[in-house]
This record gives sequence, structure tokens and C-alpha cells, in this order.
Amino acid sequence: MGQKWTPKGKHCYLTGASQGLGLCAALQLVKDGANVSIVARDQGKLDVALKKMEAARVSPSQKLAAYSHDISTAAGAQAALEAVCTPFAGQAPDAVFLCAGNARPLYFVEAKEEDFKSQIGTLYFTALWSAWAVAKLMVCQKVKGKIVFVSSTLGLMSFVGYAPYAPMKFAIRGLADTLRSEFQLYGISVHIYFPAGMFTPGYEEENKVKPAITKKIEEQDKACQPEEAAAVLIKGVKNGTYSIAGDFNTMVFRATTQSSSPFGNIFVKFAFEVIGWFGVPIWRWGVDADVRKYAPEHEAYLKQKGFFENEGK
Ligand SMILES: NC(=O)C1=CN([C@@H]2O[C@H](COP(=O)(O)OP(=O)(O)OC[C@H]3O[C@@H](n4cnc5c(N)ncnc54)[C@H](OP(=O)(O)O)[C@@H]3O)[C@@H](O)[C@H]2O)C=CC1
Ligand SMILES: CCCCCCCCCCCCCCCC(=O)[C@@H](N)CO
Repeated sequence: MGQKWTPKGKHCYLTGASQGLGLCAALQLVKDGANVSIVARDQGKLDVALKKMEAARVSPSQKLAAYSHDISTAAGAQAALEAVCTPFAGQAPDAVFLCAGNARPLYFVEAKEEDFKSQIGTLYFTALWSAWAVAKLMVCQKVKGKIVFVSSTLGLMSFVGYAPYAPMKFAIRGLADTLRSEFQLYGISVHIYFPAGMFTPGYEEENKVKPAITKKIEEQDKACQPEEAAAVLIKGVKNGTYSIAGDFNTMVFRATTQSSSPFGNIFVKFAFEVIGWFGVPIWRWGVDADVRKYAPEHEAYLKQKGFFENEGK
């Protein structure tokens, strides 16, 4: 409390940082003078990312590294953490940013078993297993570090198309709320970030499969550049903010779904809550009407895809 956290000279570990939000956050931490380790799967993208980090370094003594691991399993997350800690003599990182994730927006009845499983893996398990491995190491070594989760506006509300995705972002919030409480036992601080849309490579990918009605609803959310989103995230962590959000809509949904987590200034929270009491139902009436109006077009779409002949299989 009071004093700001400074990344300079600290070891920051970011998952999912070969592109998008994670890479932008990594670059900002490099510019702040931190030692930065990143993990993702694709080696080619990691090589490019590491070059960008090297170009951003502010001191020759900064340790910058990139490792390829699939962290959607407990063993993968453990192996990644061990690799990341090796240049630091096995010492736990000072701050961990859990940015790995991707989105596969699909209609629930059209999604395959693998679609759900893969979203559980890339969204929830990447966060859970890394947080678990890191926390155990921090507790053993008495490192009073930081663990930063990345949820989404869709961790506070949801709508058509996000059945494989939003529940995982809600789950991350449940985990972060629990650990914020529990890790006071060790002096480890927990943060959670709720970004709205960001123009990242992942966003472009998800838009290739995103249902038209989902796209239409999302038009009301102006996506931002990931650099901007990363700046909001890092500022929140530096300030010691538990629940971090950078845009109006997210702040409204957060204020109306606060649960037991800390909310910062009570007057600000109250103002957003009042806006939400009226704004959210009005928004929902409009969206629900759009969804119902879309039903005939959706039925035609399912028919054209042969959904009915295959009995949904
Ligand atoms: N973009 C947006 O509009 C929004 C995004 N978010 C969330 O923010 C986070 C970052 O999103 P964004 O930057 O758009 O995502 P991107 O898809 O652009 O980048 C995701 C990163 O995660 C890595 N990754 C994915 N799965 C794994 C895995 N199993 N093991 C290791 N690394 C993995 C990817 O690399 P590789 O595939 O090579 O492993 C990549 O580096 C995600 O959690 C996302 O859900 C939240 C709200 C909005
Ligand atoms: C008063 C209330 C007004 C409300 C207007 C709300 C508009 C809808 C907001 C939807 C935003 C979704 C962003 C998250 C995207 C995401 O996480 C995925 N795309 C993953 O990458």
C-alpha cells in the first residue's frame, strides 16, 4: 500500500507473450528495466518477440529470454517455470503475468467436444497450472511476489457465441478472488485484468470463426491497441490495484457484479453501479431483441450446414 511497485531489476515472467497483449506488456517491462522471460509454444514467433525485446532493452545487464512450452498441462507449466528460473539460480520470479489464451467463439450446439476441451486448456489450465507452480515456489522461497491473471470483459458478462470461452474467464476470476484472499498468508499479491477487445493476432484469428450475431453485438465495444491495454495492465499492477480495467463498459459490468472482491474508490464504484442499474438492462433489451430477430437467419444457417440431417452430431 502507498508505495508503488517498480519493475526495474525485477524478474518478470509472462506467459503467452510471443504476441498480442503479453508481448506488449513484456516490451513495456523491458523498457522499465526489468529482467523479462516469456513463454509460448511457437518457436518462430518467440524468436521474433525476443528480437523486439532485445531492441527495447535499456541496460546490457538485463536478462531477456524466451522459451517454448505448452503450459496447458501441469507438467508443461512446471517445465516452463523451471526453464525460466534457471538463469536466476532457481529463484522464483518477482512477478508473473498469465496472458496465455485464445478465443474460439462458436454456437454451443455446433461446437465439438474438442472445442470446449481446448478452450479449458488454453484459457483456464494455462493460468491455473502456472499460478500453482509459481505459488508453491514463491511460498517455499518466501518470495513476496505478484501473480497477475488475465480475464476479460467476458469474465463479468456474456452473450451468444461465447459458451466455450466466457465460462473460462469467469473461472479465472473465481481463482483470482480465492487466491487474493489466501495469498495474504504469504505476502503474495494477486491481480486480475479485465480487458475489452484488443486488436491482436489472436483477435484476428477469432474473428474468422466468430458468429455474425456475436460480431454485431461486439460492435458496441471499440477494440483498442494492445499497447494501450498493456499500459493499463502494468499501471494497475504498479499501483497495487487488485481488479484492473481500462474501459467504461467493463467498469460498468464490473461494478454491477462486484461479488466479494475489492473495488477501489467506493464513490467511483457507486457511480458505475448506478449507470449499470439502468444501462445494463437497456443494453440487454436491445441485444436480446437482436438475437431473437436473428433466429430465422440462424436456422437457415444451420440448415445450410446440414446440422438437422446429422442430428447435431
Ligand atoms: N484480444 C482480445 O480482444 C481480448 C483478449 N483477452 C485475453 O487476453 C489474453 C491475450 O490475448 P491476445 O493477446 O489477444 O492473444 P493472442 O492469441 O494474440 O496471443 C496469445 C498468446 O498465448 C500463447 N499461448 C496460447 N496457448 C498457449 C499454451 N497452451 N501454452 C503456451 N502459450 C500459449 C500464444 O502463443 P502460441 O500459440 O505460440 O503458444 C500467444 O503468445 C488472452 O488470455 C485473451 O483471452 C481478453 C479480452 C479481449
Ligand atoms: C452500459 C452498458 C453498455 C454496454 C455495451 C457493451 C458492449 C459489449 C461488450 C462486449 C465486449 C467483449 C470484449 C471482450 C472480448 C474477448 O474477450 C474476446 N474477443 C476474446 O479475445
